Amino acid sequence: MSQYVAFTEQDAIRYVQKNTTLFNIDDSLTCYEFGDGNLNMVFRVSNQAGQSIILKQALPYARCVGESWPLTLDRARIEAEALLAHSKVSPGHTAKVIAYNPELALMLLEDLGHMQILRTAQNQGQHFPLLGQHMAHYFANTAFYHSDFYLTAQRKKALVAQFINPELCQITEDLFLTDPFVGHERNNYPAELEPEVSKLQSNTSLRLAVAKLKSKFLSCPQTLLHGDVHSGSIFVDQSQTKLIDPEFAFFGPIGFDLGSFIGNLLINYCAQTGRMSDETARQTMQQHLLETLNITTSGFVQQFTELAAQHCQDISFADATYQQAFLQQVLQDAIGYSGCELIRRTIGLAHTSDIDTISDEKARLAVQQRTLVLGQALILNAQQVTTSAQLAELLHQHLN
Ligand SMILES: Nc1ncnc2c1ncn2[C@@H]1O[C@H](COP(=O)(O)OP(=O)(O)O)[C@@H](O)[C@H]1O
Ligand SMILES: CSC[C@H]1O[C@H](OP(=O)(O)O)[C@H](O)[C@@H]1O
Repeated sequence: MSQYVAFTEQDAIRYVQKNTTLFNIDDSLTCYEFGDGNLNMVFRVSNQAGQSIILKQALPYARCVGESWPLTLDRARIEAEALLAHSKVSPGHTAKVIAYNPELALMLLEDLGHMQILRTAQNQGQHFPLLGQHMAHYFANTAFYHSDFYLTAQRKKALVAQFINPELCQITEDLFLTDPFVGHERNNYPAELEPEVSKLQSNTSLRLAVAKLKSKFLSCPQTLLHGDVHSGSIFVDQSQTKLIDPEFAFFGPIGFDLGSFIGNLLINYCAQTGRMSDETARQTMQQHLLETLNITTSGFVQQFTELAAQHCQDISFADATYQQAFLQQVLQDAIGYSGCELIRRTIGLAHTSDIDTISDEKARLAVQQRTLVLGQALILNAQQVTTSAQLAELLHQHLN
């Protein structure tokens, strides 16, 4: 990485001028940095005609903390290569990578500024009727085509090696699967939540279930995951859904991505109670979120089942009964991980604006209490669920 230098806006302009054909030589280019994520720099370079391109660059540390939290630059290569791999099997559902440069830890991406970040849109109460269908396609295809059902053992191991991502995985192992359940100084929650947090952390059944989920995250390379499917990593409009930001990609348990997404839908569901004062609009939004969740989960199971029936390459995994049992376990894992996402976004280091921007303190606290109860119920009951209809029933019991 000797060539690496953290870019200024002028560097970004020079790089784009030299390395793309998007702009004419005499175009006057402008640039601004507008990254709002936890880790990286994101520049938008535009010409006077309004054409633009995104340059995303990793810093040698986590942006949200600073130089005291060093972080591998290799995450930029992983992110670009995961976007490319996923775009091959779920075309149209990832941001297009125009170029990437591992030495400079940067990539050039299509500008999706005409779309909206899902979290922002959901916080405003917007509906996206095709979201569930698109996410189901993305989850089923990215999971199936990078799994042992499809890849030869040799090819799969080569890909596992290509996507070894220990530093970013450790962030998830710590922030998602450890700190909230055992206590850590990085955790971040209001003092009023202390009774709920200490009850949660002393629940041995919960800790056991989370230990199993963490063990699976550490040691179950089932497929090439995005690794961080939260609603800040999804661009949407009424006709399209595109994922960004898979810098946490690695080979892990299939249920992790689906579970992260389900968790984010449920965070928004709970948050709407503190956000929307119009009860009819709130109920309509919450119903839409549950429909999206159902369409995603049932669509994922159905499409993975069809892919496995038609394209399974390994005779040992060709049996439909085996495939059904495998998918049941994936669904149970997803439910467990969704519960962890609800809990870690409430009391862990990294929160979400769905909850944190609720201005009324009492309403915010009530939402936080609800996400903690729901998260625990999902983790503790995951093993009882065998179909997406049963997941809908479990949610019905705990949300009403
Ligand atoms: N391809 C893109 N087009 C338009 N905006 C983008 C694009 N990629 C990222 N962004 C903007 O940059 C922000 C941060 O990007 P993200 O990839 O989430 O960064 P980080 O890795 O730091 O979390 C996004 O919330 C979005 O506003
Ligand atoms: C210190 S990283 C915290 C948190 O941030 C990541 O998300 P993003 O890069 O999209 O902001 C990831 O969810 C990590 O757990």
